[in-house]
Amino acid sequence: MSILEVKGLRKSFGTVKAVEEISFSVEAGEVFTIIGPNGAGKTTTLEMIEGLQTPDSGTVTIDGLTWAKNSDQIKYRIGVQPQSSAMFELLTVEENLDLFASFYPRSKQASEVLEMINLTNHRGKRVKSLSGGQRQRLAIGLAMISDPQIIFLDEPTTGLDPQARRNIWDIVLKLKELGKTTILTTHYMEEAEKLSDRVCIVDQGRIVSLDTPAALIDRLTKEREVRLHFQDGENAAIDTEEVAKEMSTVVRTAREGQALKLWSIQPEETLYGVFGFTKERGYRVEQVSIREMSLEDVFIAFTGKEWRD
Ligand SMILES: Nc1ncnc2c1ncn2[C@@H]1O[C@H](COP(=O)(O)OP(=O)(O)OP(=O)(O)O)[C@@H](O)[C@H]1O
Repeated sequence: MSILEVKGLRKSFGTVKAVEEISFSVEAGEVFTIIGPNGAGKTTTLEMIEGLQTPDSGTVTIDGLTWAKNSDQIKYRIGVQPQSSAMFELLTVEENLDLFASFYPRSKQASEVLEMINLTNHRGKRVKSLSGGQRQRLAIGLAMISDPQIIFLDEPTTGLDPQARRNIWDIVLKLKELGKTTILTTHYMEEAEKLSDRVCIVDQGRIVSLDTPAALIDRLTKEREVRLHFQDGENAAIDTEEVAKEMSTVVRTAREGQALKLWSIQPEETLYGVFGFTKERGYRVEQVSIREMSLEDVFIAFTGKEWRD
């Protein structure tokens, strides 16, 4: 049985449809990542699962339990990384952990969590004097103090420098080793690719794609992006795009000024065809390149939006 099942979730705020139709299930021990552009509905989805928002319709089942019937039992099974404003600034790292531990009948030892989040040496520091990365590690520590089965991390690495980000990745990997389930949202594609068992791409309140990072990339790896830059002005690119659109090997095209991008399932064939045409017309191509696909391309292909870091 899945540890988390989400079926037909919907939520509107006035006329804004934040979540239109979200359904997925997560197996125990998975790192499941939700990515999507600004305002896609990631936080609203997470908050409905966490019991912080009531869905307009749809169901959330956690370890076979529902918020309506078993809210107390669910609370002991999940850990939610608090916003940093929920921490006690004047208390030390360890005092914050002890205080959060006291909210639960059963919890981990603060020393064990300090070790996991690599803050043992800073246990006596007041929260207000922590760096951004240390603060985020403490937030994750607070989410895991009750030893929950599922941990929710909403953009835990946003705004952190690369090293601090990697320190958070280490914690997520340790949680996985312990058999915990992690539901993550992120703005960093590299992070989604490295950490996740499965990635769910959300756009405008709906899932546009859900699979393992490798499978998502694989779906597009048959395609390559062929870039051409013309010397003879925009018309050469416009004419070539028209011809390329009719080629059976070309999946999509995009043009900006003299630059033309073609997504092809057989780049060589496409180039033969393109060069046949440009030679006949006497158009000069000054740059040609063929690019491999990444998870970022998958995102753009499914949402039609450029990725922002
Ligand atoms: N409490 C609220 N009242 C009104 N509108 C809201 C509320 N919460 C979210 N929204 C709107 O719902 C949509 C989805 O928001 P949500 O925060 O879930 O997106 P997100 O994917 O988490 O975005 P981001 O990456 O910017 O955090 C947005 O248009 C947002 O403005």
